Amino acid sequence: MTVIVHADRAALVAQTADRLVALLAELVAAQGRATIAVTGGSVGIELLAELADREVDWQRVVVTWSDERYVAAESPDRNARQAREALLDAVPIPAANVRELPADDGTPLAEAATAGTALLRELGTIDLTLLGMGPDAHIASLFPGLPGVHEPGVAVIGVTDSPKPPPARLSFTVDAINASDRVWLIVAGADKAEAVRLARSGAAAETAPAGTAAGRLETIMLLDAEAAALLEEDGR
Ligand SMILES: O=C(O)[C@H](O)[C@@H](O)[C@H](O)[C@H](O)COP(=O)(O)O
Repeated sequence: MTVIVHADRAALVAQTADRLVALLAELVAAQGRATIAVTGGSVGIELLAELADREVDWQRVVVTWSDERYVAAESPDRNARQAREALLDAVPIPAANVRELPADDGTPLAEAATAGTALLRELGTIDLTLLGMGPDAHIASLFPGLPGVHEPGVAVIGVTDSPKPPPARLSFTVDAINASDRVWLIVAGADKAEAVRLARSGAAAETAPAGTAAGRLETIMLLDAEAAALLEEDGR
């Protein structure tokens, strides 16, 4: 895992947006399209907002989510709604290219998770999975001690007791995250410093799910200086 430290949160968001714009251009030029899984959380949404006025060939970008809150489609808690308000409604991305994980329409969570797994299978290779990280070293909706951190053979799981509200969620499993070509964790704030240290320490997946993230081609932890504060220079 490569660690890149930025001066502050604003620099982290702006420079990660630059990095993402460059990757999207590279992928579109090389393979005609780019498939990315975006994330929720404050930093994840700030990153999306930062992309709104950048030069991206949105016609060739497919967007899905590495996790989603299992609430009604119009709920302000939906990562997809927040992403549409921050970015997707402002750019010419075809509606068919925006592939949301299921919203709660009364379908049991387990069935929604199965549909999420089918969506992921249909999308094929995810070129980049973006992740935030909680102060407990959770990624997506994979929380320490909860089942599903390692759910073999399943791409999307249902989570019913998320300690981060709302409690019901859909999430990529570790296997699904690590089937992505690239995984970028974007983490800011002093409250994340201990989780960053733990994730970099080789702690078990059940203790620090963030430490298990490993893209097939690339894994980068993108930090601001506050989140990196407990890393030894050589741990970066
Ligand atoms: O749906 C979610 O809540 C997110 O996917 C979650 O994994 C988030 O990325 C982290 O909790 C970090 O959130 P912050 O960036 O707001 O700290």
